[in-house]
Amino acid sequence: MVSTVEFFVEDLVCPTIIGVGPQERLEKQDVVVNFKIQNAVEAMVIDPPDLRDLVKQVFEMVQDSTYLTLEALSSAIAKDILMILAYGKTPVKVTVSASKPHALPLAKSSEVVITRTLEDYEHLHHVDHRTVPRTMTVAPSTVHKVVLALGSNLGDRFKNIESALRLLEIPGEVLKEHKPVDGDKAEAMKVDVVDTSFLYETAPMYFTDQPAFINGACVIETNLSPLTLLLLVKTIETIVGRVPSVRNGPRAVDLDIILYDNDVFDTRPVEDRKDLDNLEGQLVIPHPRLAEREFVLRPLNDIVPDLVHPVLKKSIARLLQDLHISPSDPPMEKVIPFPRLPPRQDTAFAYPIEQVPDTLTHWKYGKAGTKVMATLNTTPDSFSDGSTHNVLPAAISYVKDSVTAGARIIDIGGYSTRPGAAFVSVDEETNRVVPYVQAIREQNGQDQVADIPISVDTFRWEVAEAALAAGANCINDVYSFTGPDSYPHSEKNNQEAEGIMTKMKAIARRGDAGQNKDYKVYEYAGPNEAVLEGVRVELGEKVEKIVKGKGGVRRWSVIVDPGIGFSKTLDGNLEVLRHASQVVDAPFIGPEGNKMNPLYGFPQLIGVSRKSFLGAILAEGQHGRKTTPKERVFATAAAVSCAVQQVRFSLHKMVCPPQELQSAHTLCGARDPPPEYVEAISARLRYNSRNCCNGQYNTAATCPASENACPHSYAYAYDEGSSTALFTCPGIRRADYTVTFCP
Ligand SMILES: Nc1ncnc2c1ncn2[C@@H]1O[C@H](COP(=O)(O)OP(=O)(O)OP(=O)(O)O)[C@@H](O)[C@H]1O
Ligand SMILES: Nc1nc2c(c(=O)[nH]1)N=C(CO)CN2
Repeated sequence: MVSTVEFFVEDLVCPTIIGVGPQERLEKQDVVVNFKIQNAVEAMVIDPPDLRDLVKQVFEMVQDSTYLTLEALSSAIAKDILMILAYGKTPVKVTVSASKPHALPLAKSSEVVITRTLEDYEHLHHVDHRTVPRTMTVAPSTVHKVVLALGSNLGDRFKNIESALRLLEIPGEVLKEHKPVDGDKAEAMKVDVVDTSFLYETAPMYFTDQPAFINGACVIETNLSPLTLLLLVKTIETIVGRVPSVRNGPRAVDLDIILYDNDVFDTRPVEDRKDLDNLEGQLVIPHPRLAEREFVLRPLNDIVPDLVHPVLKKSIARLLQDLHISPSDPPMEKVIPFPRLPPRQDTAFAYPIEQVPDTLTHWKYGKAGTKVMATLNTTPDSFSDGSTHNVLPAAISYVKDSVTAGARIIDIGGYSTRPGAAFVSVDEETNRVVPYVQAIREQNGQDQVADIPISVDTFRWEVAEAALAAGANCINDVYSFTGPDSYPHSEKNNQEAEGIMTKMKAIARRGDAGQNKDYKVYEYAGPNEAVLEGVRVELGEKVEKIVKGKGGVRRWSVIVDPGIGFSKTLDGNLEVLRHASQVVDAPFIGPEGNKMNPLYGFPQLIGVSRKSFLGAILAEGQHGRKTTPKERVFATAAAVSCAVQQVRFSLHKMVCPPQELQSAHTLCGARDPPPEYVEAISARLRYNSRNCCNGQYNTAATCPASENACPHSYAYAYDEGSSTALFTCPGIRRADYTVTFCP
C-alpha cells in the first residue's frame, strides 16, 4: 500500500460575491475555505507544495469570483489547486470545503465539502492528451487569442522574425503540402498578427556558447486548433531556414506557442508529465518553460502584462517580477531595427508574401542611447534654412558633413508643416524628395553616407510610397498615420497599404502646427502636467491604432515624437520638454492613474532645434529681443541637453549646419563613457550588490542593505545595463546616478 501524506489549510476567510439572493449579488460576503491535499509521501517529500503561495492564489481567485453556489465555488477551487500542483508533477487528491457563516439565521453556517482528482475535470477538455484535437481542424467562426514567443540568433535575425510573421498570416499556403486537411479548406484557415512587442537582444540561455538572440513576442487571432497551429509554426521555422541543431542551440527562427486562450493542454500521457525533456513532437500549453525565461516574459510584458497564466494563476507582470534575475546576468537590451528598402527581389521564394527587406542596421537603447538626426529641408520656403539645401550637390555635401559630424539618420522634408506654408501638390512634393533619397543612396564608395538611415517627413501615402521605393527607410508623419492622406484612410486597397505599413519604420508625431490646443480636459494630471498628459493620451491613441490590429506596424518599428512646438503654448512646450522622460517612462496614466500608458517604453524623437518657442524665450525680459532661427543656437543646445539628461533613448532632430550638429552629437555622446569606465562601473556594481546583500535578496522590497552602498555616481551605469543590479539591490539607487563620472 502507498502511504500518503496530507497538508491542511484551515479557515481561509475570503470576501466574495456568492449566492443567488438579490442582496448576495450586490455585496461581497465572507466565505470560509478549508482544503486538504493528499499525495504519496515520496512525491510530497521531493516536491512539497508551496502552501503560502497556494493560499494567496486561492484567496485571490475566490475574491475575484462570482459563483452562484458553494458547490461551483468549491469545485473551481479544487480544480485550480489540482492544476497548480499537477503542473508537470504527480497528480494529487484535494478535499475542499467552503462555508458561508452569515447565510442562515438559525445555524452557524451552510457548508459544502467535495473531494476531487484531476480526472474529475477531464470533461472540461483540459489537461488530458486524448482531448487535444489531433487532426487539423479549423472552426471558421471561432477566434482564438494566442500568444507566441519569437526568437532568432542566426543570419539576418530581424528579417527572419519578420518573414515568420508574414508566413503566419498565410496558413493555408504554408500548410498546402500537408493535405489532406481532414476535410477542411485551406482557404478557411486564418491567422492575423494583431499585436507585437518590442524586440530585445538577449544573451543565450541554457546553451551559452552561441550568438546573441533577438527575442520578441506577438499576439495572433486564429481559427486554427492548437495542433494545427503547432504544425504551422514548425513548418514556418523550416521555411525560414531552421535546420536541426543541438538542443537549445542556434536557430534561424524559433516560434513557441506560449498561451492559447485560457486553455491548458498537454499531449503527453499523464505519467510523462513530470519531465520537460520529452517535448519533441508534443504540445504543452502554456509553454512549460515560460516562467523561467526572461527573454519570453519581458516581451510579453510589453503587450499582455495583465494576462493571467491559467495554471500558475499569476499575471505575466507578476511572473516577470518574481523571476530571479541575478546581477551577473547580462541585461536584455531593447533594439530598434531599420529595414533596407526597397527589398531585394528573391524570385526563388515560393510564398505569396510581400518581399521581406534585409536589415540595414539596428540601434540599441542602452549603448549610446542618444542619437542625432540631421534635417534636410528641400522646400524653397523652409523656415530656417530653406534655399540652401534644395539644390542637389549642396544637399549631398550637407548630408556628408552631417554624417561626419555624427548624424545617424537624415530626415528629408519637401512640404513645410509650418502654419501658413504654401500648398504643394503630391507630385511636387514627390519631386522634391525622391531625387535626394536616390542621390544619397547612390554615393558609391561612401558606405557611411550611402547606408545612412533616411526618414521622409510626409503625411501623404503617395509620397511615402515613392520615397520608400527610392530607398528611404522610415516615414515621419506629423499625423501619426491617422491623417486624411495616410494609408488607413486612403483609397488604397487595404492589403497593399498593409504591405507598405509593415515594411517601413515609422515616426509617429503628435499634431500639426495649427492653433494652440486647449488641454483643460487633462487637468486631472496636475496643474502643470495637462499638456504632458494630453500628449500621452492623444499620441498614445494614435500609436495604438497603428501597432494594434491586422496590418499594423510592428511595435519595434515605431519611434514616438511628442511634437514640441506643435499646437502648444510656450508653457505647454516647456512642460513637455521638462518632463520629456515622462512621455514614455510613466507606466500609468488617466484620471485614476491606472490606465497603461500606450507610449510606455517607446524610443522618443525630440525636435527642439531653433523652434519659435525658443524664440519666445529669447524675446522675454529686459534684454530679450526678437531672433531669427539661426540665432537660437545656444537656446537649442540648452533644450537638447535638458532632454538628453532625462530620456533613456532619444533621437534629436536638428535643423542646423553640421558644425552645430557636431556639438549636439558630442553633447548626446557624453552619455557614452569610455570602455574602461564601463568595465569599472559594472565591476563596482557587481561588487556592491554582492556586498550589500550577499546575493541573497532578489527584490528591492526585501534587501535590508543601507542606502549608501554605492558611494560613487555614474550616469552611465544605469544605461549600460546595470538595471538588474539596481533592481536587485536597493543599496544602489537610481538616484545615485547623476552625470558625474568617477575620476
Ligand atoms: N507550446 C509549445 N510550443 C512550441 N513547441 C512545443 C510546445 N510544447 C511542446 N513543444 C514541442 O517542443 C519540441 C521542441 O521544440 P523546439 O525545437 O522549438 O525546442 P527548443 O526551441 O529547443 O526549446 P523550447 O521549445 O523550449 O524553446 C517541438 O517538437 C514541439 O512539438
Ligand atoms: N536568449 C535566448 N536564449 C535561448 C533562446 C532564446 O530565444 N533566447 N532559445 C532557446 C531555445 O528555445 C535557448 N536559449
